[in-house]
Amino acid sequence: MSKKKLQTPDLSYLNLGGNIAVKYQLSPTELIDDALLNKEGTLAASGALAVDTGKFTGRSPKDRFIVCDEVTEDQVWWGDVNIKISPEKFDQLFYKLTNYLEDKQIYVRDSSACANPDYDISIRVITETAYQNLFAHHLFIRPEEDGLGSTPEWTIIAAPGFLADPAIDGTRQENFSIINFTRKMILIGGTGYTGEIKKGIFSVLNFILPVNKNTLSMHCSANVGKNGDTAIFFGLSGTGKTTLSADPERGLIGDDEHGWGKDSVFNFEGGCYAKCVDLTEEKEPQIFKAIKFGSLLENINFFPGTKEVDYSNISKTENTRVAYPIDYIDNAILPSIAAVPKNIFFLTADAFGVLPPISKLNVEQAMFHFMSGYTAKVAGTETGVTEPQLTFSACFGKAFLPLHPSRYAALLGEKMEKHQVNVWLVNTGWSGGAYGVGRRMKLSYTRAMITAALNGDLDHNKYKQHHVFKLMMPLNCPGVPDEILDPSKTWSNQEEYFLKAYELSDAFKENFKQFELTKVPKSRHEALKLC
Ligand SMILES: Nc1ncnc2c1ncn2[C@@H]1O[C@H](COP(=O)(O)OP(=O)(O)OP(=O)(O)O)[C@@H](O)[C@H]1O
Ligand SMILES: O=C([O-])CC(=O)C(=O)O
Ligand SMILES: [Mn+2]
Repeated sequence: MSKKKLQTPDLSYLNLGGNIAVKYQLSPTELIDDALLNKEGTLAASGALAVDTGKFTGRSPKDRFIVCDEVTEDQVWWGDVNIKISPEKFDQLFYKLTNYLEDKQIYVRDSSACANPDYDISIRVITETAYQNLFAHHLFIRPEEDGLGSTPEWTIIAAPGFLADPAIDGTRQENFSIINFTRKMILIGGTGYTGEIKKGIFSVLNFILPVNKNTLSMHCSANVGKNGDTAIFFGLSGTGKTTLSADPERGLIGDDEHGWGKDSVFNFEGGCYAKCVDLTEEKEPQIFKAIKFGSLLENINFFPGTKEVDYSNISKTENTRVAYPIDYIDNAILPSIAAVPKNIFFLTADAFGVLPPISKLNVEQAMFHFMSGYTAKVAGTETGVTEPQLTFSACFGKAFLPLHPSRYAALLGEKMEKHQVNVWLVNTGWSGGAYGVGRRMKLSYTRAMITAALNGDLDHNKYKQHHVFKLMMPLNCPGVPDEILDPSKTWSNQEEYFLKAYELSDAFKENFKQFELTKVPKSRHEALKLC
């Protein structure tokens, strides 16, 4: 079938000038050809396009701004996560950025977000490079050809080569990512890291869905069993959302960003963005097989003299990544919608090595852990983080939340009340000692624990309560040695274990003080205080 040439849409609303060369809605193959021609990257032996994203190989949360105006002023939780910038500075940067692009070639792509049509928003992604446009093709939802070209709700412009002048433009440094809810635009400059593009729209949805639709947006992955039972996996970067949601026994809904509507869980995205560090076919077969012609590898290294990727080489960054459309995973569900969840997993990569590998939470504990959002930030995804750091990131995604965390926590609380949901805390981090002494939990054990929880194998199990965290730990679990289920048993020195456990527990309590409990029913306050 010959492909008809799509007409370039009207871009006059962007004032890009008459000299701009527009490449509209190129196919992945065309984008890959262009990327090679532009010397943006090379093809790996697997056929995937491998690029370097430049100075930035992770997001830069300190350079993420929201325009403060009448739409946002009273709604947004301003501070060091949501940094204010004025509409005037935005307009000035927009003018400079469009001038910068004026005599260049740009890639324009129309797409959308939200697999559930009740929430769908149209998005135009304009990029300076072909590989960024390939990323947009993979990560956003790919539209039918008819209906293409009309002016979208949201426009993203991403130009790695454009640098802001902090003294004049009101940015912190040359790179920036700015969201304007009134003009419905995201401007990204000075960085070629593609994560900024997806997390820009995620931040937008984290505002629109709760505010306009009373719908919970979530930094989580989701999959569904053969009986239609949905599981969602919350967790910060690197805790295992992508890895654990790719399960040959379950259909994949999505790996990172979802909404929980009235009667469904739905993916915001059309693809996955997986970490590649130490990837092997044996440990992560589905992800490994998704790396083929079409996929976009970022910041990897080849074995010398070859085009074979050395996934253990992280000399450019720990945060090596691959982006691919969701249907590169065999059992992906399209459109990516499922029933409301039966099981919720909170994933944490505990670098203290003191949290149990799996424990079952009551409603108060679930709210406590959701609001706490504990993990050790693993190196790479954010610039400047080079080894695991104790992190509390509310709702497991504070960096992407324009509203106060209590808004999301209240929505989750309501949903947990309404639907019978099992909530589990899973430590995908360290065991047998803290970071540096212990080891990362074996992936095969974590998978076995999750499978057991999903299959109901932990329902009639005996549990014991953790002395410090009060979490209920199963005494046994198919496929997992009993002795690792109680983390204290994996440490050679009990005193050291409990000292560390109390240290973490104190950090939890200290962090939780920031939350006023106004949005939480009074009946839960006492129980929450005991968490
Ligand atoms: N026990 C374990 N459970 C889960 N992942 C593990 C475990 N041990 C090691 N890992 C590794 O940790 C990483 C988890 O990364 P993953 O891509 O799943 O993160 P993510 O939660 O999807 O993060 P992001 O939001 O940044 O995409 C993978 O590289 C995986 O191989
Ligand atoms: O956004 C990124 O760059 C990758 C990601 O999913 C995260 O950090 O949560
Ligand atoms: Mn993520």
